[in-house]
Amino acid sequence: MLSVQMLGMQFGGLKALSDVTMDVKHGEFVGVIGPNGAGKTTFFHAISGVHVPTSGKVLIDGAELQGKTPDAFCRAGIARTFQTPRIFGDMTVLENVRFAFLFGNHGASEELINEVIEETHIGALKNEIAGALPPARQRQLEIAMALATSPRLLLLDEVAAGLTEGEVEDVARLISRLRQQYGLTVVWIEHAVRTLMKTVDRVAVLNFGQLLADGSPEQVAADPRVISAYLGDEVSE
Ligand SMILES: Nc1ncnc2c1ncn2[C@@H]1O[C@H](COP(=O)(O)OP(=O)(O)OP(=O)(O)O)[C@@H](O)[C@H]1O
Repeated sequence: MLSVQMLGMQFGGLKALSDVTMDVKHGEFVGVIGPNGAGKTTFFHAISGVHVPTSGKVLIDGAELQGKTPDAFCRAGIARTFQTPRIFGDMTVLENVRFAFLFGNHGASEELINEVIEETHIGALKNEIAGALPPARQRQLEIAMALATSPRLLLLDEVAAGLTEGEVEDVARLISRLRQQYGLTVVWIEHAVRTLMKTVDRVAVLNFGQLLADGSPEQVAADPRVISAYLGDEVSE
């Protein structure tokens, strides 16, 4: 469904992405890992319309989207979360999800809004002010807001950052269940490598803006280039 071809992103003299080529099939669950500054978030920015890539193509079901605005990516069925949750801190959980439905151009039916809130396990918090929620709940809210746009492809940027080990496992289970339930294709950037590796079908490794490896979690974990560039010193979750 997603085809990224020779994607490049340059910031002045810095090549944040160089010739990244990757295909993601319908229904696949792909993890993206790599050291700090490897270009993971830039990759998401370039495949969700936040950045216009310097070179290369981004296709969804064969349609070229590079250079289009974020709402065009949204209409094509792509939703994403951000490293720092982009929720409206002074609005309630319910109001945030209602807003996300409107952004996705779907009528804000209270039934659907409530379904998404329940499915992301924040039903009991729906009248709470979002900015006052603990980090794990804010992550769940951001996932709910992404789901509210009725995506086919969900891009998750470090939704487990700052969470406890138990919460990281919970969020991984939540994503897996939502993926099944809504028939989603998911690409998940995460530093919590151990959890990610046992959750996804496939892992792509970025290093210095290049795709260093792309394969099953077992293949990637055993790849000497990945071990030396990243996994060797990446033991924390
Ligand atoms: N808007 C920008 N302008 C200039 N340089 C940028 C910009 N965005 C990212 N960079 C640089 O591009 C490189 C890749 O950054 P990016 O945030 O994509 O890495 P990352 O793999 O997501 O890192 P982390 O794991 O720390 O989040 C870094 O050197 C970063 O400083």
